[in-house]
Amino acid sequence: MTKNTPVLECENVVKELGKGAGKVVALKGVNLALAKGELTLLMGPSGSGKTTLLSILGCILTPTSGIVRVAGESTEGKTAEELANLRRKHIGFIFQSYNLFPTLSAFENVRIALDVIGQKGYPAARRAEEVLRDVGLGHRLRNFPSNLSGGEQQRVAVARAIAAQPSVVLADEPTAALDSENGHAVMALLARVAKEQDRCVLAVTHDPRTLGYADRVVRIEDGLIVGEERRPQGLDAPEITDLTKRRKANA
Ligand SMILES: Nc1ncnc2c1ncn2[C@@H]1O[C@H](COP(=O)(O)OP(=O)(O)OP(=O)(O)O)[C@@H](O)[C@H]1O
Repeated sequence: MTKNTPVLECENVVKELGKGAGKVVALKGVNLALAKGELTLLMGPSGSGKTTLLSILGCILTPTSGIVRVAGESTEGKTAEELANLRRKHIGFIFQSYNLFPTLSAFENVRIALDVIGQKGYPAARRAEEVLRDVGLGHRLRNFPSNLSGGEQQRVAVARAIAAQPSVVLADEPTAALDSENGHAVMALLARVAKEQDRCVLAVTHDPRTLGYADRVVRIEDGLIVGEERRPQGLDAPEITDLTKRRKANA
């Protein structure tokens, strides 16, 4: 993989869902290439195929036809286990509803994600702590999800997604359950995750508050990419600076 190879891409991806009379062509030939160091938003009306595309790029669903490449590696012909390995190695996921284990602390939620990929013991514990400090939660390591705000829970979810250093982070409506301040904080964090850590971050969203953080906005309608715009961003955006300050204060 050369420096300019897209870290995540799909070519002519078609996806049929359902059967018989209920069959829907959710994606009708999607081409998309995503680079490192960028936060891309995928926006479009309800039912346009956003979640289907995110699931295909994340190797959760396989396309009916077309090609997906993760870190330069084609997913074509791979078994479910090989796809799971590709996913574990390269992709971190963030969901609207955080999906944290309610009976585990913030620290344990992150550490268990490392455990699943074979990183155990002291190095994993140290990494879990480091990444939680990095998202501004150094003072909340032992808190359970029920004792964290929605924004803090989502930041634990971001920490969990990036703990194993994936080259790609996929987020499905990451701000939908958050109030304004927390929505901004999480988007600032995702922008930083993309830029400072040279990752490809793709977020499906309906939320107009997210626009100011994006490098690129891709629009999908009725299973097809219908347009995109570039939005030059810098780490000097006020919210990002604020978050960085807060993170340092929490460390
Ligand atoms: N399991 C399924 N069987 C049949 N059709 C499905 C299935 N899942 C989704 N669809 C259809 O595929 C199309 C794309 O759905 P998808 O969930 O990807 O859209 P979306 O843009 O994420 O929508 P939303 O913003 O409402 O979450 C829709 O028409 C949806 O009804």
